[in-house]
Amino acid sequence: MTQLEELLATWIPQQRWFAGKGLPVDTVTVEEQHVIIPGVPGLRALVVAVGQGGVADRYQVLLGLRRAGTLGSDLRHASIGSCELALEGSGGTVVRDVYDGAHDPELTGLLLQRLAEDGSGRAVRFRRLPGVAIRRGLRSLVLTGEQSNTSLVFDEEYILKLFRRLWPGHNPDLEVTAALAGSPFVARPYGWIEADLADPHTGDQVPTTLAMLQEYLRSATDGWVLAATSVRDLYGSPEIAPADAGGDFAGEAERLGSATAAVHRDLARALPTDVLSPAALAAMAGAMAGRLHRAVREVDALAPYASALRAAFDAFARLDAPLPVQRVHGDYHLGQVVRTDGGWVLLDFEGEPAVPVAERQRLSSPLRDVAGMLRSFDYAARHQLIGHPRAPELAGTARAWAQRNREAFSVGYAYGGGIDPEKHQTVLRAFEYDKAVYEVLYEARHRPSWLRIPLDSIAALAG
Ligand SMILES: Nc1ncnc2c1ncn2[C@@H]1O[C@H](COP(=O)(O)OP(=O)(O)O)[C@@H](O)[C@H]1O
Ligand SMILES: O=P(O)(O)O[C@H]1O[C@H](CO)[C@@H](O[C@H]2O[C@H](CO)[C@@H](O)[C@H](O)[C@H]2O)[C@H](O)[C@H]1O
Repeated sequence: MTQLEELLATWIPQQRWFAGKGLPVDTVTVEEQHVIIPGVPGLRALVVAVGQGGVADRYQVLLGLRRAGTLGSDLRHASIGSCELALEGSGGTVVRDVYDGAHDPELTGLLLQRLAEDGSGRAVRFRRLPGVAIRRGLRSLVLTGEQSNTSLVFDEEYILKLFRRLWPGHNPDLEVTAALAGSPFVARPYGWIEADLADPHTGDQVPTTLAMLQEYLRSATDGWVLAATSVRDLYGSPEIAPADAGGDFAGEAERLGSATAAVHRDLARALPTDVLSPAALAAMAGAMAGRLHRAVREVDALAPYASALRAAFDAFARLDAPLPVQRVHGDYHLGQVVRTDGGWVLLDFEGEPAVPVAERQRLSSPLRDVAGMLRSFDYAARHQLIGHPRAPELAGTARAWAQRNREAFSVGYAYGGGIDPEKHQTVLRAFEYDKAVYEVLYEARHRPSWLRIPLDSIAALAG
């Protein structure tokens, strides 16, 4: 490994966006090192392959470079280290301080400028959507939070999402958001940054999204934060029924259901749709069972519920009604929706970030998203019970809050023109189980102290 790769081997696994937590890192290889903007050698887009257990995943690192010893205190928190590098034109090696360039507003300002110009470098291309103008000269701040990627907010006007885990091809977030441009339920897209990435199977160079620029919704409050506030309010006075509590969320849940149905309708209009044949249905159920099998291998605590989960997938495989499918959100939960002064807006159409893009682009039932959001109400109700001194006493209140909001969301979804979730229990149950299995793996890898949440839900669902 080069000195830079050695540094990255320590730094990458500590990042929130690193998907391979829990497994040792065997190899780190810088596959590509693009100078993003010709004439600006101190900003590079690295494609770094991280090998774990014989499989390599690729990540994007936006690398800032400074002369050794010149990284200011304002960027110390973003430091990756100091190393020898062979820089083009230097005729040998030089020592540089290297850091996470996403934290350097001088560098990220250049990205915004190039997006505004719709420019093409040699390897990295900047694209602006037709008919939009982008303001330059804004300063960025990195959003903090539980994110799979890294988002930069430019003076509360734009948000630039740097995709961290890279798969060859255009990111579904860009593809879907662009298809829904003009909808009041999505943040307006402005442009994107792309470069070619080799497809590991075919060797072909495929245009791949590195980042996406969108309107920043200033008045937005995260759905998860709103729901959590409602739950906290109720747990403060558990003798009150959720419907009578001051912070009741059911009205919002119902409106969210209707907004979700509207987005599903627009997605079905803008992008392909289909109806699944019995064979395709069985294949989808088989994929669910396969995910369960892999999750049980990694998380023992899931094993006691495996047969109940499999039975739900088998019932789904035997559905005797045709299943309409279309593009969906794919990783739908309360953290993916924001309440603005104009209503609910849906974000992050990337799908499950750990799944290959081709799989995420597959058509599915919109009930998959409904199931995702229903799971999220369960999460919102249960997560404040972790470590709560009165957890056993509050369990019934948690169930009542989740049930009330699940019902309200489903009513809103049907009222907003979506298929009535109440009338499709077999499909809904299979998708809820599948999502909960995904969450078991997600929590085991990223937030082990939250693993109880999906496990307890599975125990209750399967009970
Ligand atoms: N357009 C936007 N306007 C305002 N806030 C946003 C916008 N896009 C994202 N956010 C905030 O950033 C958080 C993370 O964004 P998201 O797209 O879900 O990133 P990731 O793919 O990394 O999970 C969201 O939960 C939301 O709070
Ligand atoms: O938003 P991301 O695309 O990064 O999604 C991933 O992280 C989510 C956690 O932030 C995770 O969602 C799970 O936790 C949420 C609470 O934090 C909860 O509302 C969701 O229902 C639950 O699935 C998501 O699964 C993962 O893909």
